[in-house]
Amino acid sequence: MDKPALRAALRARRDAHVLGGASGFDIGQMPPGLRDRLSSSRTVAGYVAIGSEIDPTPLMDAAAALGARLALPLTTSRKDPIRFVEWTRGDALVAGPFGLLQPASDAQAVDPDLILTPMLGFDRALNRLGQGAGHYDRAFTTLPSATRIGVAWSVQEVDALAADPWDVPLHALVTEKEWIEVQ
Ligand SMILES: Nc1nc2c(c(=O)[nH]1)N(C=O)[C@@H](CNc1ccc(C(=O)N[C@@H](CCC(=O)O)C(=O)O)cc1)CN2
Ligand SMILES: Nc1ncnc2c1ncn2[C@@H]1O[C@H](COP(=O)(O)OP(=O)(O)OP(=O)(O)O)[C@@H](O)[C@H]1O
Repeated sequence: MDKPALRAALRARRDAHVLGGASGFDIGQMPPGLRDRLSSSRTVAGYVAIGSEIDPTPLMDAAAALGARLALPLTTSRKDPIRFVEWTRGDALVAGPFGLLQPASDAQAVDPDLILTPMLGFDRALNRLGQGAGHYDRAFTTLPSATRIGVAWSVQEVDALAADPWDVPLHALVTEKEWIEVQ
């Protein structure tokens, strides 16, 4: 299957999972590896879920409770890179492109040291499939020392994703059911 067809299939699978009443992150069951990563980070970037994406709010709240400053991505267009800005729970969000909600464009820029990365698909080798704009691949190249943690529903798993030369692998990923980390 080519990438566009795979994206469509994975969006459909995710929609069905949510319509079926899936429950999201249970922070009472935080994987120790994730807790360690969050507690050693000064600035943790999350995202505001759109459509049937899994909501990372419990992870972001946990990061803030562990002392991290929070950040969110700011998107302007498919071709322009995303940038990260500071955000505190309760700060206003405004409508952006692709149906996104995001901080205002004059928010303070920050370099996250951990990036919770939304994924459409993943495999157990920690390859990731995103929206296809290359936004996160480009951000990872710009912020090479940031820890890259993928976030998705368990049903977004595929057997194997063919990695393109520009794909930057994750350090770990988390679903509502599982934490998978490089050994
Ligand atoms: N919640 C969230 N925020 C995010 C991303 C994301 O995947 N999810 N991004 C990830 O890079 C960046 C925004 N980039 C995006 C690039 C393309 C599309 C896009 O093509 N959207 C489809 C429908 C998406 C869907 O239903 O899942 C569209 O508009 O047709 C969306 C976001 C930064 N913020
Ligand atoms: N570091 C980079 N610099 C410039 N362009 C890049 C970079 N990384 C990826 N791209 C471009 O982004 C486009 C989309 O890549 P790809 O299909 O792998 O996105 P994706 O896996 O959906 O990931 P993402 O979540 O990053 O969008 C490709 O055309 C690629 O050339």
